Amino acid sequence: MALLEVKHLKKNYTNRFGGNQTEALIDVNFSIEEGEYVAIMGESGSGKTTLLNLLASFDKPTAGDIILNGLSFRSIPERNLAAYRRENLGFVFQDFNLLDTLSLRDNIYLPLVLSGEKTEVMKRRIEPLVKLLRITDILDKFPYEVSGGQKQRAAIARALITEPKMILADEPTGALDSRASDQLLGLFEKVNTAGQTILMVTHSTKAASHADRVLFIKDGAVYHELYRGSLSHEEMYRKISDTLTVLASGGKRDV
Ligand SMILES: Nc1ncnc2c1ncn2[C@@H]1O[C@H](COP(=O)(O)OP(=O)(O)OP(=O)(O)O)[C@@H](O)[C@H]1O
Repeated sequence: MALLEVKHLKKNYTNRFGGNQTEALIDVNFSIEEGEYVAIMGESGSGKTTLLNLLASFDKPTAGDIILNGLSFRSIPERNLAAYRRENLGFVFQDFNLLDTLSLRDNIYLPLVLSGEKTEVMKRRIEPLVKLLRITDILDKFPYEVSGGQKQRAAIARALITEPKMILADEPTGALDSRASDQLLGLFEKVNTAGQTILMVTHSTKAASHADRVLFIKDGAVYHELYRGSLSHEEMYRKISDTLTVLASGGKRDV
């Protein structure tokens, strides 16, 4: 059974007077197996953020269904959605989304505090994570006292500490310089190799070249997908660039 199934997903936005519909997603279908590392690419306005917001259950689809870990989002009562999201998904955003009034340690603990976890569990979970992410020595600092790369690593620790079924990452390298981006991509690979499923939306060909599979969205649907197979990062990079060129020139499906 796939970990995530997206079936005939459709999202229309209407303006506040009920007219002028934008068809952001028309018919999106794909599934993700446990342990996969998938990147989603597409031109600006192709519907990537819309898709991510639906997967995160921040917004509701116009039609279609999302099934995570065997459970349809439709079947989860509104009041249980936040808890379901916290238990199953970890989020990594471009702008880190850390709270400036909390130390990195407390930022990382936050989702467990919200779900009422015991202090011993929090302490036990944070240790190996911050060691892996190399932020053990700066846990008492505040977000404004550390670098962008360190903030992003703390955000990854916060996403992983709940032991989520899936990480949803929105442009995770977007605010990082190239060295910090490389480090983040190395870390994503490491946690993925350890079994963590990752779904990452990105504009960066380099970031996408690290994934096992890349889905390309165009005109509100999945237009094409590329599998890494045994390709190196460089070979995958070239294939993605070629696909993006065809996409930008309005080329045909299944390049
Ligand atoms: N809240 C909204 N109300 C109306 N239209 C919207 C809304 N959010 C997005 N759209 C429209 O839906 C389409 C898809 O937007 P979306 O933000 O999902 O694209 P994207 O691929 O994430 O773009 P980018 O790469 O620039 O972030 C666009 O035409 C956009 O203008």
